[in-house]
Formats: sequence, C-alpha cells, structure tokens
Amino acid sequence: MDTDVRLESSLWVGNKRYRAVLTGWYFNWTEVDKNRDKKTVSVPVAEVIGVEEGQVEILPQKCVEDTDKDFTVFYVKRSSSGGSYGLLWRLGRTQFSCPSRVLRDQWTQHLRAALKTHGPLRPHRLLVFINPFGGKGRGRKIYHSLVAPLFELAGINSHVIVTVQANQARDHLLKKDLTGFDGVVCVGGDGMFSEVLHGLIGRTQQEAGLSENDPTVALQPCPLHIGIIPAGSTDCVCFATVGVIDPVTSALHIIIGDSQPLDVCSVHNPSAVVRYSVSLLGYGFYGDVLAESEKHRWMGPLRYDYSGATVYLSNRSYAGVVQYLPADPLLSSPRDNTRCLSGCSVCSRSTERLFHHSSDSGSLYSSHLSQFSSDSEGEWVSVKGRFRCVSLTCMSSSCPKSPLGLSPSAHLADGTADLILVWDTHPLGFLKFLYRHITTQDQFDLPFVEVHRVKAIRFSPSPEEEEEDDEEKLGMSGAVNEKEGHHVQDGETRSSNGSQQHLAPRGVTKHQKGISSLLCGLCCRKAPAVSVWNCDGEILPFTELLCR
Ligand SMILES: Nc1ncnc2c1ncn2[C@@H]1O[C@H](COP(=O)(O)OP(=O)(O)OP(=O)(O)O)[C@@H](O)[C@H]1O
Ligand SMILES: CCCCCCCCCCCCC/C=C/[C@@H](O)[C@H](CO)NC(=O)CCCCC
Ligand SMILES: [Ca+2]
Repeated sequence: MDTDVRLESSLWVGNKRYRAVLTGWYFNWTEVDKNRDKKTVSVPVAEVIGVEEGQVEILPQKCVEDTDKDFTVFYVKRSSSGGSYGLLWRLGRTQFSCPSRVLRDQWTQHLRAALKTHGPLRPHRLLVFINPFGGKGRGRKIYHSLVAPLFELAGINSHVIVTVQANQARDHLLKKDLTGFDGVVCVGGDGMFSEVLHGLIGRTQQEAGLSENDPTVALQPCPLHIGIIPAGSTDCVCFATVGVIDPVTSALHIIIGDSQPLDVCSVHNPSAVVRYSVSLLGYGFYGDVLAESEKHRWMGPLRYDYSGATVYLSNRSYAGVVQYLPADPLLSSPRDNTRCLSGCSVCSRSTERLFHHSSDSGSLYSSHLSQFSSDSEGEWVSVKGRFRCVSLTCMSSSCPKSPLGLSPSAHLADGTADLILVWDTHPLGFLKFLYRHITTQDQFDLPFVEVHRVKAIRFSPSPEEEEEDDEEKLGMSGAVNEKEGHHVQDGETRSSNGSQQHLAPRGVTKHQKGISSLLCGLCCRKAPAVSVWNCDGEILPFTELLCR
C-alpha cells in the first residue's frame, strides 16, 4: 500500500461535521459531535468512480456548482430496491466541504492518487458498439443518457459506433486496428454480445495463425474483455453474470474493472467451425421458438412469448442421436443445488487444474484438448430416440423470464456444459417442464427429463424415424411401465464403444390421454422431420454438430 495517499481531516457534509480518513484501500467518514451511534460510511477505493471539484451532480443531468472549498466523491452504492440486494448498483454521491481551498486540493489529489493504484484493472479506452434495433430499440438512449456520463466521470475515453447492419461489430473486430483499446462494450442483447465474441475469438486466432475449423486445435484466449450494457430482449449473458438487467449496474462494473471468465462452446459441423455459444444451444422446442420468432421481430421482446405459445401448441418432437462425453462427476453435478457466482470455488479449481496441466504441456488450453484426443477423454455415451428438446448450456442461462435458468447449478467457467434431454412426452407434461423454469420447482425432477454435465456432445437427426401417427407423437404408444408409471421407449441404444446403454423414459399416464388427444385435434399439423438449432439466439444452418 502506498502510504503517501493517507490523509485525515475534518470535513463537512451539509451542516454536519465528519472525521474523514483515506487509508489507501478505504475512504471512511464518521460523524463527530455525536456521542452515541456513530455511523461510519466506508467506501473501498476500488469502488470510487470519480472525484470532482465543486458540488457536482451527474445523473440524471450534469450540474456543477464550482465552489472552491468543496469536492464531490462518486462511488458504487449497493441498492436494496428491486429485491436483489447487493446486485443492483447505483452511483453514490457525497459532497464534502473543507475549511480551506488548500485542504480541498489535498483531498482531491490524494483521492485521485489512490484511484490510480487501481488503474491497471480499470479500462481507460473502450470501443463501444450500439445496436440501435436490439430489444425495444432503446440502445442509443440507454448508452447516451445512463452510461456515457458515467464513463466520462471515470475518465474513460470511448469510441462509439452505432451499427447500421448486422455483423458490423463482428467484422470491425475481425479487420480493424484495435490498438489502444482496453476492452469492447456491446450495447444490445445476446445477439450483439455474440457478434463481439465471434469477432474477438476470430481476430485472436487469426493473429496467432490458428485454424478455428480444426476441432482439435487449442484456441488462444482473447486479450480484450467484453462489457455488456443490456439493451436486448433476453439479455441472458448479462443476467447470468451480473445478476440483474440494469445498464447503470453494468456500467459501474465495467468502470471498476470487474471481470468474470466464461465458458465458450465451439460448434463444428464435419468440415468447419460453425459458431461459438455461451448460453443456449437448443434443438427442438427452443430452435422452433427462435425460427418462429424471427417472423415476428416487429413484436420486440414479446415475439418470444407469442412464438413460445404457437410452438408449444404445434406439439412437436424430433428423432435424433445424441452422444455425450460426461464430465468428472466427482467435481460437480447439475443437480447439486449450487449457484455459481463470481469467485465460485468449482470454477477456481477448474482454472487451477488448467493452469497446473498447462505448465506440464506448455499451453493453457492443451489440457482441455487432451480430453478429446487421448485415452483420458473418457467414454462417449450414446442415446437415440424422440425428443421435445435437446439443450446444451455452458452456464445457467438465467434471464428475467427464468430467474434460475435452464440449468440452475451450471457453472460459468468450469469447462463443462449441462446437456438437458427432454424425451417426447404428452403436452401437459411438457408444459409442466416449461412452467418449472419460471418457478423454483426442479425442472429435472420429471420422468421424461434427464440432465448430464458434459465436456462435449455430438448430435445427428434421424428423420427416417419420422413415420408415425399423431398418437405416437404425443408419446402415447409403447408399453406402459405400470410400476414406474411411465413409458419405456423402445429406442434404447448402445454407445459407439458398446459400453453404456440408455433407456428413454416417458411421462404419460392414462388419464392424461384425453387432454392430449384434445390438444392433438386442435393443433396437430404435419410436422417437419427435423428442427433447427438455436445457438444463443441465432439459427444454425446445420443440424449435425459436434460441440465442445
Ligand atoms: N444495425 C443493425 N441492424 C440490424 N441488425 C443488427 C444491427 N446491429 C446488430 N444487429 C443484429 O441484431 C441481432 C439482435 O440484436 P440484439 O442481440 O442486440 O437484440 P435482441 O435480439 O433484441 O436481444 P436478445 O439477443 O437478447 O434476444 C444481433 O444478432 C445483431 O447481429
Ligand atoms: C407456461 C410458461 C412457460 C414459460 C417457459 C419459459 C421458459 C424460459 C426459458 C428461458 C431460457 C432462455 C435461454 C436463453 C437463450 C438465449 O441464449 C437466446 C438469445 O437471447 N434467447 C432465445 O433464444 C429466446 C428463447 C426464448 C424461449 C422461450
Ligand atoms: Ca460451464
């Protein structure tokens, strides 16, 4: 700690006198002339946003009263409103008065010097991409009214690009000079984040001379961090990492240099890398919802609710083969009820393991690769049948619609993803599964649902098995296992190496048949034989994939 930044004196806030102390790590002020209940306000220097001479306000509008004995300190204030104590951040502000201008200047200089000690963690120059059409189309307004004033206060220089077309941010990051930037900020939703992610991953591999198309190549980590100012429809990456959808909270995290590593899943078809995913890779229901919602973009975020209902009523399931490489069950499980947050011990241990292995092999990522290319990869498990949906999620994928997410105990940065298989079942069973995403009930505690923590998956559709009538599509065929109360699917298979076999359970009881038939009569049309993959909100042009 730099002892030069220590300072202590009396200061006034309004008409009350305080003893203020700057220790290097903390700036505290305690009311004096008060015998009991002395309250100290303590702000970590790491959370000080800016120091200004005079009496200054920033939000909702900048307003300066240039008095020569006053100074104003801005800092992170955790807000209790909105039921998310600690997660929602606001700009705290306290105006101090000094007995003299000399003391005022001493305070501002010392506070700024203390702030500099946190300099290396904080960004100084940011490249900002705004999608003016994301979400409700408020990206520009959100940035200029809520975020830009905070960046300016914090002394951050930003280069702002309002996009005029899709993929502009990605292409800029792939081709243009990025010298001098400490990070990239996207103002928009998950689609905008994904553009920036693709641009940065691609640029980093290009510069390292690596081929992204080869699934055995160890990719280089990106040197630039990505900040997200939420202005989209789902904003899942922001919600799952920050905990709230709030542009001011996100801007404050960016300013103080917070960061959270994220797992990224590469999606390959047999000849090339198709995309990268950080949240949902979904075939079946989530693919169909996305495809349907693209026709109704004009509805804004509501398009997902509308399309969700339409696709649910169309009552589809798809035949396919899923192969997966299980992660080490001793390290964690998708049903262990943990919630991954910044500083999570499972993620830290996973990072440590990577670093430990890399010191033996020379590359941080080559230990990951060994999971795919050597004997240590483990055994692939293969399952075949009809699915309502096949979902792979690298993180919980929580969002305001589903506060616990697709897989509530998934980890943000442990090198694994959760594979959720929802076997074909009757419509009410599937509704129950979906409904549990918006409550705290366990969506995996259903007989037709299974979840596996995995390192990789392969998928191929098997549309030739499509020849069946509507009753079969509703999961009402096959033998009822009376003891278990559910169907056992006839599509049990063995893994490619023959070591594992898998039964596909279904959740149909006889009394549900009537309602199912009614729904079937209402909505069954000739369903397509294959679905599409939803990759973080983008439709993939391939159905046969390898994801790792
Ligand atoms: N100027 C633009 N015109 C048209 N499309 C754009 C433009 N800029 C970005 N895009 C594309 O718009 C898509 C959606 O944007 P974004 O993610 O910001 O909003 P959203 O779809 O409403 O939110 P979410 O992804 O959270 O559901 C992105 O895939 C992005 O590539
Ligand atoms: C009876 C009530 C039923 C309610 C069912 C709600 C189920 C909600 C689950 C939400 C899962 C969100 C997963 C996140 C996916 C994002 O990467 C992606 C891009 O933004 N969003 C979508 O694809 C948008 C996909 C929207 C799916 C509905
Ligand atoms: Ca993970």
